[in-house]
Amino acid sequence: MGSETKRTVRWGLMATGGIAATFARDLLVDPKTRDVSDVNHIITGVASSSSLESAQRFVAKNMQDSQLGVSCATYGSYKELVTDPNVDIIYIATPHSLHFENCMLALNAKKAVLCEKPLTVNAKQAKRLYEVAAEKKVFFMEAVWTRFFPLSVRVRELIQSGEIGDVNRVFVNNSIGSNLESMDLTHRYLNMDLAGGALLDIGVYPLTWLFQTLYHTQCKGAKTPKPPTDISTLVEKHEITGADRTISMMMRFHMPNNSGFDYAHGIASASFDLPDVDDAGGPTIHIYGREGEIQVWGPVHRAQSIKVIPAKDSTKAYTEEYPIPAEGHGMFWEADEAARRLLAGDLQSETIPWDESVLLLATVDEIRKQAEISYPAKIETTEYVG
Ligand SMILES: NC(=O)C1=CN([C@@H]2O[C@H](COP(=O)(O)OP(=O)(O)OC[C@H]3O[C@@H](n4cnc5c(N)ncnc54)[C@H](OP(=O)(O)O)[C@@H]3O)[C@@H](O)[C@H]2O)C=CC1
Ligand SMILES: O=C1OC[C@@H](O)[C@H](O)[C@H]1O
Repeated sequence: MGSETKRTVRWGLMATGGIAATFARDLLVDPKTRDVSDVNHIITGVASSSSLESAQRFVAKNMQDSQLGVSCATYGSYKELVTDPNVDIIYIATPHSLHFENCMLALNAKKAVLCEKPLTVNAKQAKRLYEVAAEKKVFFMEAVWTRFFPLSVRVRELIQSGEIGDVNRVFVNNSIGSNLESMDLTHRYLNMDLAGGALLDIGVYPLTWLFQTLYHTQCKGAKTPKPPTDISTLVEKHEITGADRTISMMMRFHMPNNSGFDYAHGIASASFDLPDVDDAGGPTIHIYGREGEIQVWGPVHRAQSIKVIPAKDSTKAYTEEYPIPAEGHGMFWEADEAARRLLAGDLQSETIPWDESVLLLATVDEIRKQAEISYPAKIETTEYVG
């Protein structure tokens, strides 16, 4: 990276809620603190659907000190943001139910997009968005930040280099210890009009881990992998709203590039209720190969250490730490990737290609069918009226 010229990407933020604030603060962390010298980020637009004042408050609270004299436009509507010529890429941070229409708004205005997870409520919507991005020739990426952590990159490398041999089973536990009983029923975790529930909110992380260890790594091999099969699901739902609160999923992945058994079992669970597990609590992900195990420690969306245990000699186990620098949250790595791809003129990122996002959502569709999780027709639609 050292010899490339640093180039600046101008971001527009759509929405002013919790994750938009975290993302804004990460964007403005000096890239040098994570050894990045080829890209830089500034925020040139912030839009709130509630009011112009809300966008102004957001800028005052989250950005003022770190913008180094760069001015940021504020808008009281998303429509104004997508036509701002000083914005190169839009980060969409609205509830999941709105991702489809918000992405359509931006893509139709020929703006590049980084959209929060889950990309959409169902696979059909994701597919439609990618068609539009291709038609308009604009960069588009699902903001699955976990995939861009150096820790995730390292785990994928270890699998592909054969460090633990053929992988045949992966367990993932994502639990965030929320007190649902104290929550308002309109909260996005519980509200079916906002596509609430554990599967779409935190279940996509365990699925991301299954896909990045058992599918993505196989895509780099000589033979092409097939989608997971034999999916089965268990679910517990909120007594009043029907949002899923704990969901467990099991599926078979086909491992065409394994040298021995050409299957792997992916077993994943997500729970709003069960307690969060930090590093002291033990591994949250176990990746089992014929010659060893990789354990990932800490919350699965932002884990910071791994332990590799050779099967033949566990005294040779080693750990690696991947702390998040500069007191950041860890969202800057996905922003760096989006910026690089945008500047390179690419339409998608190889780390989370469009077809893999769609496949993951098709898996979610099947899990939802089995768990009988349904949302209002108006948020499942692929119709966009503009
Ligand atoms: N990557 C990660 O770690 C995380 C990702 N997320 C994802 O980000 C998205 C947003 O989550 P989060 O920031 O926690 O949510 P918040 O409720 O905190 O913020 C959502 C924002 O969306 C805007 N909005 C527009 N229409 C609506 C509506 N009808 N109801 C509620 N909000 C609306 C509002 O901003 P305004 O009024 O300014 O338009 C609101 O502040 C979700 O899809 C979630 O999955 C969430 C947390 C962590
Ligand atoms: O993406 C997420 O990760 C952390 C959770 O607390 C949050 O609700 C979710 O949206």
